[in-house]
Amino acid sequence: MYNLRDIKSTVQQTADAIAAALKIEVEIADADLIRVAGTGKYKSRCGYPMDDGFVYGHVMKTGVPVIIDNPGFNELCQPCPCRGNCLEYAEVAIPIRSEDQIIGVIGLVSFDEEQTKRLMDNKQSLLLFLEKMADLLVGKVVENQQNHERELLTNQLLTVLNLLHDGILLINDQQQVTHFNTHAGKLLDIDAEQEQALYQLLDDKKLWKAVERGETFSGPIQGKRVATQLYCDVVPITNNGSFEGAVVTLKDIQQIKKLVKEATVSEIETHFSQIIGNSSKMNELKTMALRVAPSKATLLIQGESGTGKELLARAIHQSSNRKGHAFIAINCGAIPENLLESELFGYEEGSFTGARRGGKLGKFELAHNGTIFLDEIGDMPLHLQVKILRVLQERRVERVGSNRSIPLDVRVIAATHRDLDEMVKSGEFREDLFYRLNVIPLTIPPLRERQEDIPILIQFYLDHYSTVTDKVVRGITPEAIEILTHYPWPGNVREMGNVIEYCVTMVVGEDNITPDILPKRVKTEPKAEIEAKNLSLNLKILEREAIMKALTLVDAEGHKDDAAKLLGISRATLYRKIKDYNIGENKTFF
Ligand SMILES: Nc1ncnc2c1ncn2[C@@H]1O[C@H](COP(=O)(O)OP(=O)(O)OP(=O)(O)O)[C@@H](O)[C@H]1O
Repeated sequence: MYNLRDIKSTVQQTADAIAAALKIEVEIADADLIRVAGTGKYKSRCGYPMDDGFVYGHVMKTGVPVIIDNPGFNELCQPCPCRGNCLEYAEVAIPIRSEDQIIGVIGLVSFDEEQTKRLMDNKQSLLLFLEKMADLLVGKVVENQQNHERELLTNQLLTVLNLLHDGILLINDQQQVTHFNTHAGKLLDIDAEQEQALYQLLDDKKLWKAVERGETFSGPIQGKRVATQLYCDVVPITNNGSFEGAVVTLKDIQQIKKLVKEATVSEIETHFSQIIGNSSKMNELKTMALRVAPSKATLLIQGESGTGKELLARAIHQSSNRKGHAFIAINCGAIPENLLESELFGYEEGSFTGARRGGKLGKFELAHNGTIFLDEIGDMPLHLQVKILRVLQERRVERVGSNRSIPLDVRVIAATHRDLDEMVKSGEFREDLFYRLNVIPLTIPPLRERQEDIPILIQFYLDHYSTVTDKVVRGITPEAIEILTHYPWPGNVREMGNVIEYCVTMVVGEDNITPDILPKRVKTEPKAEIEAKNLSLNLKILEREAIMKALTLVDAEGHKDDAAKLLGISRATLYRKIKDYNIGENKTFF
């Protein structure tokens, strides 16, 4: 609703102009019958409600002009408390109308015979004149409101611009910067007092040309006053086909790189040098892993819990050309079955009750261009194994609740501590997926099978926890190392880390770690475990002998299928075991 009070001084000027032209007093009221402007007797009574505004009230209500030539006797004067004492001789009042709203009244009032004559003799032309004056006021009040709205919008837009993390420059058709936000000010060191031309701030001819021609532009550029590498986008602004300026967006390239890295790359960067161990088995494994790292091949890492499967997967990712992209790890065994599917593949908005607005990206999509590490793949339910297989075959993913398939470039590294070969036989794991995953198998031997790595791992963790806890530990005695070397380490390297952390915490002063400081379980390995260990050693010997026997029986290269059948294991397992047991290919075994 327009309000005449907002343009009070214009209303007063209009009243003065009418009064001067007609030599009749004027008063102008707003929609609340507050006198906004007045001349003569009324000049001092502006800003107050009109107590005697019965005629104006009527005009406001009906929207019809009123002419009163007999004040006090007209029926509109009946309720007026001043009736009988009215000083006015005659009155003309017309509504001020803006479209379908009446926003006020203009009144002409005569206080003597002469004024009354002028008023009554020219009634019709005066009414016409007042209508024009009313239109003028409406135009002014509308313009005032529009200015106010424009100002508000400008303030809102400037506030939004200043909240943005990009630098924004608004350029006119003369290549002058008409506005810039706070961030652009910082990036370009703009002098707010001085008018700036674009070429004074940014050093790139192609950019200037694009702005001049009203073309789009995107690319890296250099700021002129600050040595910041910027990424710039230009969007031209046209009006009815003619170029009126441009919006230039600026991003700090260093900042973009940082954000991309933060958003996509895990902060843990692992290199092969961080995989501690010099045993022949570990060296062999690392050589193999380094060789396959640059390829696109799917990998399956097998090994007991805590042997460093994830560490190896991260090192492989870091040594591949995917290293600038995401490494996304998901533990398939740790996520409830009903959530695992949407975690892996994402979902569309509204695909199930409780689905987030806007849907959700799955881990596969997050790993685009990078690596996905499917830990504990052996715990993957069968129905999801089918979906994983499809992703591996088609290199596309479909979100839950969508039939749009999204192309993907993801390297898959799966890991498990379970015997997938056995699981395939028992029907718990799909054979086709097993073969897909097992293209290049990598097996991390348990710690007890590479005892020569134990002392260096002990030293590694001693250094690590001394630094972390800020404690000086002199060393570890040979007796303590001996005990740790013969402990079977069911939790492997992870467990060793915990044991050394415990020892560093327990050691008093700057002393050595001695056997008495070691945790009890390490010193008193239960008999059963020792027996089990020996039994497993014996079983391994038996297994090696059985494999050699089977190979001798079939006794020809290329007939390993027959040997595998004889042994009741898959061909893949046979190959792995031949490698594990270091069985020569062309030897006669007996
Ligand atoms: N060779 C190694 N050198 C240094 N640290 C290692 C080594 N192997 C494992 N670790 C450390 O041991 C811990 C367990 O490693 P990781 O999580 O990679 O094992 P995992 O085999 O994936 O375990 P799980 O099967 O339980 O998921 C980590 O802190 C890792 O840094």
